[in-house]
Parts: sequence; structure tokens; C-alpha cells
Amino acid sequence: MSRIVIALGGNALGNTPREQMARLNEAAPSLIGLIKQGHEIIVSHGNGPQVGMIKLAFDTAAEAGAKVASMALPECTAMSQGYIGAHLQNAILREVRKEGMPWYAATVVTQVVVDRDDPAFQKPTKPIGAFYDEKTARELMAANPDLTFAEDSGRGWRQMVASPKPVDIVEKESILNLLDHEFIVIACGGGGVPVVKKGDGDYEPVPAVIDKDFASAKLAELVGADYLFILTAVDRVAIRFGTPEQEDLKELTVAQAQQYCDEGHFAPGSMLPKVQAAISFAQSGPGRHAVIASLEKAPLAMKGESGTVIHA
Ligand SMILES: Nc1ncnc2c1ncn2[C@@H]1O[C@H](COP(=O)(O)OP(=O)(O)O)[C@@H](O)[C@H]1O
Ligand SMILES: NC(=O)OP(=O)(O)O
Repeated sequence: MSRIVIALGGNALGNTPREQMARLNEAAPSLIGLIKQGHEIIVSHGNGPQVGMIKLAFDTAAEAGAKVASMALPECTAMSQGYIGAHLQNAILREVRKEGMPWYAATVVTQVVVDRDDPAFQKPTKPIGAFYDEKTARELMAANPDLTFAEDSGRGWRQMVASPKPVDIVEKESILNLLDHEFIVIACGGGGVPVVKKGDGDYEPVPAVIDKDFASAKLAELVGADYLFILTAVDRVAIRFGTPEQEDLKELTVAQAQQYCDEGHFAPGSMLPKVQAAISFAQSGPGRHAVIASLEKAPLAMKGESGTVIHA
């Protein structure tokens, strides 16, 4: 039996709660497929579109004079963990019941510690929320100089926020305890609620969105996982992606993966953080493998029949 941390892409969750439920119901058989193969799974998920939508909803309502409190990014991520976790629990339980399996699912609202001095706080690079055309994005920036928008991997313009690297997971003992009691655990959603440790040992939320692939790699490292599965919309990582010379990759050593990162084969904000997170996990201990694959083909990827494996 292997312990597998699975990171699900936030862009794969659809645009509305109803779409999200439908997509997660479609994804659940793949996740449960890994359990049927005899493995233990821990699920994390993205929240880029969702955290941006929640923040915008509160900001717009406040500007329109509605009686709502202003909502900072960490609280918006906590909200996204709640409703995405609820939908994931439902989808997983539905599939588990269908298969007559004795499993339960639980979502841990997870806080992830970051470094107060992380240089990422000075340079927003994490895309959140909806996609805009360039003209609208520039108008939004002109109207609110506190906001940064930039182009996101050829898909349109999006708001960019600070994205410090994860250092530790506050709830790691709770996660391990649930795993010991055979729960399917959902944790580190949206990269976790970013917090810094204060001198008195308390934690303070900080305005940022952590990359869920880096947080999932940290989670996989801390729970002693054998595999990190990063599931997205493509079957394999490619070099020369999107060109007639595109080559899909089945297996990469950490050194080869690093070389391709340095040569600029992976788009920042989309495939680059996934490959970097995979490298970081594969380097974190002996026998650790990271797999980047499509959601539908996760069970095939576990058998080596799909996906890109990255190992030391
Ligand atoms: N070199 C590459 N190989 C494969 N996919 C790539 C590459 N560069 C960019 N991509 C794009 O990155 C996307 C995955 O990033 P993204 O959509 O941000 O992930 P998430 O599933 O976590 O939301 C793929 O669907 C693909 O369109
Ligand atoms: N927090 C995060 O990385 O979300 P996405 O995967 O949706 O970008």
C-alpha cells in the first residue's frame, strides 16, 4: 500500500457551486479508483478562481453599501476550503457508498505557516479570480492602484496576489490522527490559510494565496507520503508545449526536470509551479515519486500507463 497526496486543480472545479459539484462527482471515481488499488489517499485542491470570486463578492457588496464586513484573503481561503471540502466529502462519500467501502471523509480547515520575510510579499505572482481582457484589467488597476493584474499563461489577464512558500502545516497532527483512523482526509485546500508565527507562539493570518502544488508537496513530505499526484487538465507534462514539436514526457529525473524549468519549457503560474513542487517532493526523501497527470487518468497513472513521473 502506498500513501498518496492528490492535488486537484482549482481551474478544474468549474465556475459555480453547481458546476463544482458535478465536476467533483465526475472526479470521485478516479480518486476512489486509487483506494480500490489498495492505496491510502489524502486530497488537496486549488482555489484560485474561487478565492478571487469570494473576495470580489465581499468587496463589491461593501462598495455598494451593503452591511458586510471587509473580508481579507486568508478568510476568503478558509471559506473556499469549507465549501470545496463539503462538495469533495459529498462526492467521495457517494462513490464510497456505491462501492460498499467502509471509509469516511473529513475536511481539515488547514493553516499553513509562511515566512514573514518571504520576498514573495513584495511581488504578487499568484493568479486568482476571473479572466479579463487587457483593457478591462488596466482600467481596474487604474481605478484601484492597490490591485495588480497581469497576463496568466496565455489565458487572459487576472488579479495577482502574493504567494509565499509553505514552511509548515499547523494542523499536521490532526491530519495524521485522522489518517491513523482510516479517514479520507481533505487538507491544505487552496494552499492553506496563510499564517505567520508570532513571538508568543500564536499564528496571525497574512494576505496571500499559497500555491496549492507547493502546499501539497509540503503536506506529502510531512505525512511521509510515497507519491504526490498533481492532477490537472493535461495527460502529461510536455516540452515545447503548444508547438508542432510538442513532446509529452513519461518520466523525468529531478535533474532533467530542473533543466527543462531553466530552459523555460513550463509556463509560470500554470505548469512551472507543478514541476517545481514535484521536484521538491521527489528530493525530500528516498523512494518518493511525484506524478503529474490528468484527473481522469489518475488510476492509469498509478499503473505507469499515463502521466509524467518525476523521481530523484
Ligand atoms: N509544458 C507544459 N506541459 C503541459 N501543460 C502545460 C505546459 N505549460 C503550460 N501548460 C498548461 O498548464 C495547465 C495546467 O495549469 P493550471 O490550469 O494552472 O492548473 P490547475 O489544474 O492546477 O488549475 C495545463 O492544462 C496546460 O494547459
Ligand atoms: N491556491 C492555488 O494554487 O489554487 P489554484 O490551483 O486554483 O491556482
